[in-house]
Amino acid sequence: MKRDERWEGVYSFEDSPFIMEILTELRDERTGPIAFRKGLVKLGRYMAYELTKTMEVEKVPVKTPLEETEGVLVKDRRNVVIITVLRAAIPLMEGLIKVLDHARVGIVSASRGKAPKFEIEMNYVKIPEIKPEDTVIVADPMIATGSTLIKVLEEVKRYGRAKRYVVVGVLAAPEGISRIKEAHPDVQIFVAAIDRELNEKGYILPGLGDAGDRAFGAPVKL
Ligand SMILES: O=P(O)(O)OC[C@H]1O[C@H](OP(=O)(O)OP(=O)(O)O)[C@H](O)[C@@H]1O
Ligand SMILES: O=c1cc[nH]c(=O)[nH]1
Ligand SMILES: [Mg+2]
Repeated sequence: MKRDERWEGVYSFEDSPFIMEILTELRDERTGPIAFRKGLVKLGRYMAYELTKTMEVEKVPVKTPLEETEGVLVKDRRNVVIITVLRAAIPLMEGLIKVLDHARVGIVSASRGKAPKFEIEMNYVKIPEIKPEDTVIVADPMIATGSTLIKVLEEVKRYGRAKRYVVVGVLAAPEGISRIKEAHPDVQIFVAAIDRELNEKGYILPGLGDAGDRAFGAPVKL
Protein backbone atom coordinates (compact mmCIF):
# COMPACT_ATOMS: atom_id res chain seq x y z
CA MET A 1 0.00 0.00 0.00
CA LYS A 2 1.48 3.31 -1.08
CA ARG A 3 0.31 6.78 0.00
CA ASP A 4 -0.02 9.20 -2.90
CA GLU A 5 1.66 12.47 -1.93
CA ARG A 6 -0.63 14.58 -4.14
CA TRP A 7 -3.52 14.21 -1.68
CA GLU A 8 -4.23 13.42 1.98
CA GLY A 9 -5.63 9.95 2.61
CA VAL A 10 -5.24 8.53 -0.91
CA TYR A 11 -3.55 5.14 -1.34
CA SER A 12 -2.76 2.85 -4.28
CA PHE A 13 -1.48 -0.72 -4.47
CA GLU A 14 1.02 -0.05 -7.25
CA ASP A 15 3.68 -1.54 -4.94
CA SER A 16 1.86 -4.90 -4.82
CA PRO A 17 2.96 -7.12 -7.74
CA PHE A 18 0.05 -9.54 -7.31
CA ILE A 19 -2.60 -6.78 -7.31
CA MET A 20 -0.86 -5.28 -10.38
CA GLU A 21 -0.99 -8.66 -12.15
CA ILE A 22 -4.76 -8.90 -11.58
CA LEU A 23 -5.17 -5.32 -12.78
CA THR A 24 -3.15 -6.12 -15.93
CA GLU A 25 -5.61 -8.91 -16.78
CA LEU A 26 -8.54 -6.53 -16.24
CA ARG A 27 -6.95 -3.91 -18.51
CA ASP A 28 -6.31 -6.45 -21.31
CA GLU A 29 -8.92 -6.01 -24.05
CA ARG A 30 -8.84 -9.78 -24.69
CA THR A 31 -10.17 -10.53 -21.17
CA GLY A 32 -13.78 -11.69 -21.46
CA PRO A 33 -16.61 -11.16 -18.94
CA ILE A 34 -16.00 -14.36 -16.91
CA ALA A 35 -12.33 -13.55 -16.23
CA PHE A 36 -13.18 -9.86 -15.82
CA ARG A 37 -15.73 -10.56 -13.07
CA LYS A 38 -13.37 -13.04 -11.40
CA GLY A 39 -10.62 -10.42 -11.46
CA LEU A 40 -12.88 -7.88 -9.75
CA VAL A 41 -13.82 -10.44 -7.06
CA LYS A 42 -10.12 -11.18 -6.46
CA LEU A 43 -9.24 -7.49 -6.22
CA GLY A 44 -12.06 -6.96 -3.73
CA ARG A 45 -10.76 -9.77 -1.55
CA TYR A 46 -7.12 -8.67 -1.55
CA MET A 47 -7.90 -4.99 -1.15
CA ALA A 48 -10.16 -5.78 1.82
CA TYR A 49 -7.33 -7.81 3.34
CA GLU A 50 -4.99 -4.82 2.89
CA LEU A 51 -7.62 -2.52 4.39
CA THR A 52 -7.74 -4.61 7.59
CA LYS A 53 -4.14 -3.46 8.20
CA THR A 54 -5.54 0.06 8.69
CA MET A 55 -8.27 -1.06 11.11
CA GLU A 56 -8.42 -0.87 14.90
CA VAL A 57 -7.46 -4.13 16.58
CA GLU A 58 -7.87 -5.41 20.11
CA LYS A 59 -5.83 -7.90 22.11
CA VAL A 60 -8.05 -10.75 23.32
CA PRO A 61 -7.38 -13.76 25.53
CA VAL A 62 -7.65 -17.15 23.81
CA LYS A 63 -7.49 -20.60 25.36
CA THR A 64 -5.76 -23.23 23.23
CA PRO A 65 -6.23 -26.90 24.18
CA LEU A 66 -2.97 -26.47 26.13
CA GLU A 67 -2.98 -23.03 27.75
CA GLU A 68 -4.22 -19.45 27.70
CA THR A 69 -2.48 -16.97 25.40
CA GLU A 70 -3.09 -13.62 23.74
CA GLY A 71 -4.94 -13.29 20.43
CA VAL A 72 -6.12 -10.50 18.13
CA LEU A 73 -9.56 -9.28 17.13
CA VAL A 74 -9.93 -6.78 14.28
CA LYS A 75 -12.56 -4.67 16.03
CA ASP A 76 -13.47 -2.52 13.04
CA ARG A 77 -14.20 -5.59 10.90
CA ARG A 78 -17.35 -6.12 13.04
CA ASN A 79 -18.70 -2.66 12.17
CA VAL A 80 -18.60 -2.30 8.41
CA VAL A 81 -21.17 -1.05 5.93
CA ILE A 82 -20.36 -1.69 2.26
CA ILE A 83 -22.16 0.52 -0.25
CA THR A 84 -22.30 -1.18 -3.64
CA VAL A 85 -22.61 1.23 -6.58
CA LEU A 86 -24.41 -0.52 -9.45
CA ARG A 87 -23.48 -2.05 -11.75
CA ALA A 88 -19.76 -2.56 -11.81
CA ALA A 89 -19.23 -2.81 -8.04
CA ILE A 90 -21.22 -6.06 -7.71
CA PRO A 91 -18.21 -8.40 -8.22
CA LEU A 92 -15.93 -6.06 -6.24
CA MET A 93 -18.36 -6.21 -3.29
CA GLU A 94 -18.47 -10.00 -3.54
CA GLY A 95 -14.70 -10.01 -2.95
CA LEU A 96 -14.75 -7.39 -0.20
CA ILE A 97 -17.38 -9.28 1.78
CA LYS A 98 -15.26 -12.45 1.78
CA VAL A 99 -12.90 -10.68 4.20
CA LEU A 100 -15.38 -8.21 5.72
CA ASP A 101 -17.93 -10.94 6.36
CA HIS A 102 -19.84 -9.12 9.11
CA ALA A 103 -20.67 -6.24 6.77
CA ARG A 104 -24.12 -4.78 6.33
CA VAL A 105 -24.67 -3.87 2.69
CA GLY A 106 -26.28 -0.90 1.00
CA ILE A 107 -27.10 -0.85 -2.72
CA VAL A 108 -27.21 2.33 -4.77
CA SER A 109 -27.84 2.59 -8.50
CA ALA A 110 -25.91 5.32 -10.26
CA SER A 111 -25.71 5.84 -13.95
CA ARG A 112 -23.49 8.48 -15.50
CA GLY A 113 -24.88 10.45 -18.44
CA LYS A 114 -22.93 11.53 -21.49
CA ALA A 115 -20.19 14.21 -21.72
CA PRO A 116 -19.85 17.09 -21.09
CA LYS A 117 -22.42 17.18 -18.26
CA PHE A 118 -22.02 13.63 -16.91
CA GLU A 119 -25.29 13.93 -15.03
CA ILE A 120 -25.77 11.19 -12.47
CA GLU A 121 -29.07 9.38 -12.30
CA MET A 122 -29.55 7.77 -8.91
CA ASN A 123 -32.94 6.15 -8.57
CA TYR A 124 -32.48 3.08 -6.35
CA VAL A 125 -31.15 3.62 -2.85
CA LYS A 126 -31.28 1.00 -0.06
CA ILE A 127 -28.90 1.89 2.75
CA PRO A 128 -28.93 0.46 6.29
CA GLU A 129 -28.65 2.68 9.37
CA ILE A 130 -25.09 3.96 9.79
CA LYS A 131 -23.76 4.04 13.38
CA PRO A 132 -20.93 6.07 14.97
CA GLU A 133 -18.68 2.98 15.26
CA ASP A 134 -19.05 2.04 11.57
CA THR A 135 -16.50 2.05 8.78
CA VAL A 136 -18.42 2.84 5.60
CA ILE A 137 -16.79 1.43 2.47
CA VAL A 138 -18.16 2.75 -0.81
CA ALA A 139 -17.24 0.28 -3.55
CA ASP A 140 -17.04 1.49 -7.14
CA PRO A 141 -14.34 0.19 -9.49
CA MET A 142 -13.98 3.39 -11.54
CA ILE A 143 -13.38 6.94 -10.31
CA ALA A 144 -13.38 9.04 -13.47
CA THR A 145 -14.82 12.57 -13.08
CA GLY A 146 -15.74 11.67 -9.49
CA SER A 147 -19.33 12.87 -10.03
CA THR A 148 -20.87 9.48 -9.17
CA LEU A 149 -19.03 9.12 -5.87
CA ILE A 150 -19.59 12.74 -4.82
CA LYS A 151 -23.33 12.18 -5.17
CA VAL A 152 -23.30 8.71 -3.58
CA LEU A 153 -21.28 9.96 -0.58
CA GLU A 154 -23.70 12.89 -0.10
CA GLU A 155 -26.57 10.41 -0.03
CA VAL A 156 -24.76 7.93 2.27
CA LYS A 157 -24.02 10.67 4.82
CA ARG A 158 -27.78 11.23 5.27
CA TYR A 159 -28.08 7.79 6.91
CA GLY A 160 -25.95 8.60 9.99
CA ARG A 161 -22.45 9.72 10.85
CA ALA A 162 -19.78 6.99 10.66
CA LYS A 163 -16.38 6.65 12.34
CA ARG A 164 -14.68 6.42 8.94
CA TYR A 165 -15.53 6.75 5.23
CA VAL A 166 -13.49 4.81 2.69
CA VAL A 167 -13.78 4.48 -1.08
CA VAL A 168 -12.46 1.24 -2.59
CA GLY A 169 -11.95 1.25 -6.35
CA VAL A 170 -9.84 -0.25 -9.08
CA LEU A 171 -8.75 2.75 -11.15
CA ALA A 172 -8.94 6.49 -10.61
CA ALA A 173 -8.14 9.57 -12.67
CA PRO A 174 -6.37 12.40 -10.81
CA GLU A 175 -9.24 14.81 -11.73
CA GLY A 176 -11.80 12.55 -10.03
CA ILE A 177 -9.74 12.13 -6.88
CA SER A 178 -9.23 15.91 -6.57
CA ARG A 179 -12.96 16.56 -7.00
CA ILE A 180 -13.94 13.94 -4.39
CA LYS A 181 -11.35 15.19 -1.88
CA GLU A 182 -12.63 18.74 -2.35
CA ALA A 183 -16.26 17.77 -1.76
CA HIS A 184 -15.56 15.13 0.91
CA PRO A 185 -12.18 15.80 2.59
CA ASP A 186 -12.99 13.26 5.32
CA VAL A 187 -13.04 10.34 2.86
CA GLN A 188 -10.02 8.07 2.33
CA ILE A 189 -9.52 6.56 -1.13
CA PHE A 190 -7.92 3.16 -1.83
CA VAL A 191 -7.46 2.16 -5.48
CA ALA A 192 -5.34 -0.45 -7.22
CA ALA A 193 -3.79 2.28 -9.40
CA ILE A 194 -4.10 5.94 -10.31
CA ASP A 195 -4.04 6.43 -14.08
CA ARG A 196 -2.93 9.36 -16.24
CA GLU A 197 -6.03 11.30 -17.30
CA LEU A 198 -9.55 11.30 -18.74
CA ASN A 199 -10.38 11.45 -22.43
CA GLU A 200 -13.05 13.81 -23.82
CA LYS A 201 -15.75 11.20 -23.19
CA GLY A 202 -14.77 10.90 -19.53
CA TYR A 203 -13.02 7.54 -19.82
CA ILE A 204 -9.90 6.83 -17.78
CA LEU A 205 -6.64 6.52 -19.79
CA PRO A 206 -5.06 4.03 -20.12
CA GLY A 207 -7.89 2.56 -18.04
CA LEU A 208 -9.75 -0.66 -18.76
CA GLY A 209 -12.76 0.58 -20.72
CA ASP A 210 -16.31 0.55 -19.38
CA ALA A 211 -16.16 -1.64 -16.28
CA GLY A 212 -19.94 -2.30 -16.21
CA ASP A 213 -20.06 -3.30 -19.88
CA ARG A 214 -16.97 -5.51 -19.61
CA ALA A 215 -18.36 -7.33 -16.58
CA PHE A 216 -21.96 -7.68 -17.71
CA GLY A 217 -22.21 -6.79 -21.43
CA ALA A 218 -23.29 -3.52 -23.01
CA PRO A 219 -26.92 -2.67 -22.21
CA VAL A 220 -29.38 -2.13 -25.05
CA LYS A 221 -31.15 1.25 -25.07
CA LEU A 222 -34.77 0.75 -26.21
O1 LIG B 1 -16.45 9.16 -11.77
P1 LIG B 1 -17.55 9.22 -12.75
O2 LIG B 1 -17.23 10.11 -13.92
O3 LIG B 1 -18.85 9.55 -12.14
O4 LIG B 1 -17.65 7.79 -13.44
C1 LIG B 1 -17.55 6.61 -12.74
C2 LIG B 1 -18.80 5.81 -12.84
O5 LIG B 1 -18.96 5.31 -14.17
C3 LIG B 1 -19.20 3.90 -14.12
O6 LIG B 1 -20.55 3.64 -13.97
P2 LIG B 1 -21.59 3.75 -15.18
O7 LIG B 1 -22.36 5.03 -15.09
O8 LIG B 1 -20.92 3.46 -16.47
O9 LIG B 1 -22.64 2.62 -14.81
P3 LIG B 1 -22.48 1.03 -14.96
O10 LIG B 1 -21.65 0.56 -13.80
O11 LIG B 1 -23.87 0.55 -14.91
O12 LIG B 1 -21.81 0.75 -16.28
C4 LIG B 1 -18.41 3.48 -12.91
O13 LIG B 1 -18.77 2.21 -12.41
C5 LIG B 1 -18.67 4.60 -11.94
O14 LIG B 1 -19.83 4.42 -11.16
O1 LIG C 1 -13.05 4.70 -17.77
C1 LIG C 1 -14.17 4.63 -17.26
C2 LIG C 1 -14.85 5.77 -16.79
C3 LIG C 1 -16.09 5.62 -16.20
N1 LIG C 1 -16.63 4.39 -16.12
C4 LIG C 1 -16.01 3.30 -16.58
O2 LIG C 1 -16.53 2.18 -16.47
N2 LIG C 1 -14.79 3.45 -17.14
MG1 LIG D 1 -20.70 1.86 -17.44
